[in-house]
Amino acid sequence: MMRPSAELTVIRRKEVAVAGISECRGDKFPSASSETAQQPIGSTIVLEPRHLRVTYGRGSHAVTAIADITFQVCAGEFLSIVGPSGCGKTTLLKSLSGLLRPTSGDVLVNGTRVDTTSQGLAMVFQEYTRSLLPWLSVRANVEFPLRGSRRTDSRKAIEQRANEALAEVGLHGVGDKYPWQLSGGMQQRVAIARALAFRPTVLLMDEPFASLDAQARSDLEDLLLKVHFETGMTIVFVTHDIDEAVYLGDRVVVLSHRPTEVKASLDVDLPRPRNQIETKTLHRFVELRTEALGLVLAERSTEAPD
Ligand SMILES: Nc1ncnc2c1ncn2[C@@H]1O[C@H](COP(=O)(O)OP(=O)(O)OP(=O)(O)O)[C@@H](O)[C@H]1O
Repeated sequence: MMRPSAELTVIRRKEVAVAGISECRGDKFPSASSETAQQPIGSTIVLEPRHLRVTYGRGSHAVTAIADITFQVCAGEFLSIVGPSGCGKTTLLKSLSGLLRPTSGDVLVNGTRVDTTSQGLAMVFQEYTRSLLPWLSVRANVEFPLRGSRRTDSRKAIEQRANEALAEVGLHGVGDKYPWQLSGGMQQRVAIARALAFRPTVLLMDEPFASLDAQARSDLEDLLLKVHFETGMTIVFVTHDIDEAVYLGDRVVVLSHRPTEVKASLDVDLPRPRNQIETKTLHRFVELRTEALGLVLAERSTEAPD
């Protein structure tokens, strides 16, 4: 793990990011102490949608989900994305992952154009029951994408990677069980372990905790913060929950109504490590969630009719 730094600086990128020209400048956010400082956000751009546009269907049935989206995600950044219902959040993530080919525009990962699904990106979906294979053990589910990829790791190395990923999400010792023998929260942990084992450049998450009860949800939010801290992984996290977006993120991108574009980008200058009670009662947390909520509600009220 990288040594924490005592240098603490906050650089607001709101103005440039809204214009779609965000910069990665190795920003560091304040921490409670130098011993618990988060890893700095790197100066490298790892993910960059450029003038992304997505239209479903043709002619009179055409639905434009994404109008024109450009932003940049820096190495190690935790980027939350919020927006009104149906604005195009899932469409955006599918385009970023390579699952969906945009109508126009590009997605760059480490400067290279994405045109397949296997370029260092892993995705975790809301519906864990549909993404895990019920006839495979938990460990085999985690190993599945590693075996399917063109990687040359030995069987033993793959098994070790799966066991490490399961331990990382607090599921040590359940590898031989089947997904249906676990609670919903544990099944979503398996889905996260599967993504972590792949060691993606960017982890894309589409409302991963939306189907869970409140307790499991807050446990998994904290688990994700721990994984982000320990691995320094870049995470793009879509959610309907504004509090969750602010609590987890280094930055919150607010999308407009459909056809969507970037409405605002808010830097979350809250100290880390974060805590469900202490962080959420900070004056700054309340300010940020109020600002983000106001932006989303304003978009709902100006929504264009179909
Ligand atoms: N396969 C498809 N064919 C046609 N239209 C689609 C398709 N998928 C999504 N859409 C439309 O594109 C728009 C954006 O959908 P999308 O699911 O990306 O929004 P969302 O913000 O993720 O929604 P939610 O808030 O409900 O999660 C919606 O109007 C939706 O009906």
